[in-house]
Amino acid sequence: MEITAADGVAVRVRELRQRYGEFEAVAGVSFDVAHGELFALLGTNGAGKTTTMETLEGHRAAHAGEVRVLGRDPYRDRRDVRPRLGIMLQEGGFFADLTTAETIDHWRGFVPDPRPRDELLELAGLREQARVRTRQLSGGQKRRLDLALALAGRPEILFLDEPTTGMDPEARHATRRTVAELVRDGLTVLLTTHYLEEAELLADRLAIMHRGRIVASGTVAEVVGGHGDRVRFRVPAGLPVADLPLLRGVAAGIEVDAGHATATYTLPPDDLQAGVYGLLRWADERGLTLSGLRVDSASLEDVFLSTAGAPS
Ligand SMILES: Nc1ncnc2c1ncn2[C@@H]1O[C@H](COP(=O)(O)OP(=O)(O)OP(=O)(O)O)[C@@H](O)[C@H]1O
Repeated sequence: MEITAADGVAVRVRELRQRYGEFEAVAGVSFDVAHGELFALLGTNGAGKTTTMETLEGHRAAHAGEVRVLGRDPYRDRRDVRPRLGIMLQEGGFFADLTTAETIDHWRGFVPDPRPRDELLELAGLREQARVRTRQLSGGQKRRLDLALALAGRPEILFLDEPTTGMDPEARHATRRTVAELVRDGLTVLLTTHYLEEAELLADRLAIMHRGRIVASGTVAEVVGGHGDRVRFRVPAGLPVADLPLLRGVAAGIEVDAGHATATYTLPPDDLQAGVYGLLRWADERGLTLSGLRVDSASLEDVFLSTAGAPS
């Protein structure tokens, strides 16, 4: 029987809770992932990303809430769901004496209708390492072999838990390109990463987790756009900080670096133009020059630091 998600949603998570003893590692998380979408889970260490991914992979039952993967309960129905998933393990235990090609062939023996070995070597960028024993592969190459194995069974959903950690910049770049191509070809991907630029580059949508909860979610543009724009300039010499204006009701934050004070305002979305106009008029009326004046959108890093990275 062909199993399909009824509503075009590949993954549905509603109010998921997971506990380890008394500790609630996931405290009511909800999100959907559409077919063909790359969804990234970001967050601080211990935020609950891996626990969420493992629940979706069918390793553990939800303590509370609902989880659906390809329309099914991934824990109860794991025998039906699991063959349709590709899971890139954090540390695949390879047989040290098998070559890369032999390892792929060995794995292909476990899955029905596997991808051809050469295609997997190509996808993982390991053609030149086909005859190298796995114990001689570098850390980054081992991770790419993990990726090849995850793709062997032509999965409908690929789970990538920090896939590029430990890779050099070139391997990281190549892996991201491979993942982007797979998504372009229709694969659904769930990704966790500590590299914000990786999420910015690859994710159709993302969620930032902190202490078991989602604290921001949406497309990169939505997450960043909702965070406001920043206006910065050097505080003119001799001007008391207390004399700086309020812009659209927002007071300046002051940072001092190498003896220079910089004023930063984070203005609500849609208030930027009026805020900058007010600032320039204020400076003009006083004959002040605003050196180093810069206007930027918030970056994903700004949002991350202010939502998930805030000291407790
Ligand atoms: N088997 C376990 N027993 C007890 N506590 C656990 C267990 N696994 C995870 N935890 C705790 O649950 C919390 C969430 O862990 P999880 O691995 O899901 O976070 P994460 O967001 O993936 O973190 P990281 O970015 O560090 O990989 C952490 O505080 C962790 O210490």
